[in-house]
Amino acid sequence: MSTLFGDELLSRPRREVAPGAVHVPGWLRPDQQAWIADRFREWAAGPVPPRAALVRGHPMSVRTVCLGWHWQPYRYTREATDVNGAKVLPLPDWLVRVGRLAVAEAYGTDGLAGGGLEYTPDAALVNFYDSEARMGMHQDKDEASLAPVVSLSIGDSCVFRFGNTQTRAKPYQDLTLESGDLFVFGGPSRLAYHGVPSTLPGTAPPGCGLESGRINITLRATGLE
Ligand SMILES: O=C(O)CCC(=O)C(=O)O
Ligand SMILES: [Fe+2]
Repeated sequence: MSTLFGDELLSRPRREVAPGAVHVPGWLRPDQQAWIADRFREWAAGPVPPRAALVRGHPMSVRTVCLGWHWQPYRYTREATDVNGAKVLPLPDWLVRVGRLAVAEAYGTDGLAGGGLEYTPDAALVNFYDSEARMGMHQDKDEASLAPVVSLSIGDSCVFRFGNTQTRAKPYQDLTLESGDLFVFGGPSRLAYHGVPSTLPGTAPPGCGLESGRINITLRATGLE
C-alpha cells in the first residue's frame, strides 16, 4: 500500500552523520531533479566539456564540468587550462539560492556559517558518474574558505563514504545517496575525507531526468578573488 507520507522517507530520516555533516533524503522534488538534469545537459554542451581530470597522470573515472571556477588537481582557475582553455560558465544565481536554502535546511537559520543567507558559493563542480565510476577518499581542501560544501545528487543512487578529518581510512560511515538527496558538510566536518566507492546502476527513479548514471553537484565557496 502506498502511503501519503512515503515509507521511503520515513525509513530514511534526516540525520546528522557527524558534527556539521547533515544528510537530508529526498530534498529535491522529482520535477526539480529533472529540471537540473536538463541544465546539466546544457552545461555539458560547453564551452568546456565534462572531462576526466588527471590525478597524478591517471584520469578520474568521473567526468566533471565546472561553473564559476574551474577545478583541476589541485587548484581553481577561471579558464579550463587543462581542457581547452575556455572560460567556464558563470555560476547561475539559482544555484546560489539553492545553496542558501540547503545550508538553512541543514543547520537552521541560526546555525553554522551564520545562517543560510550568508552562504555565497562561487563554484560548482558537476560530476557525472557512469556505472563504472567511483571517487576515492579525499578532502575538499582546495578552497581558501571553510564555508560548507553543499552536495546534490540526481539519478542512480551511490554508496557515499563519509569519514574523519585525519585519515582516509576508518572510522567512516557508508550511506546511500539517492536521487534528490542533499548532503551538507561544514564546521567540524568540513575537511572530512569522503568518497564514492560505487554507484548502484539501475536505481535512477522514473521522472528524475536521468535514465542512467549519476549527477552530483557540489557547491563551494572558493574564497578566491
Ligand atoms: O559524488 C559525490 O557525492 C561526491 C563528490 C565529491 O566528493 C567531489 O566532487 O569532491
Ligand atoms: Fe569531495
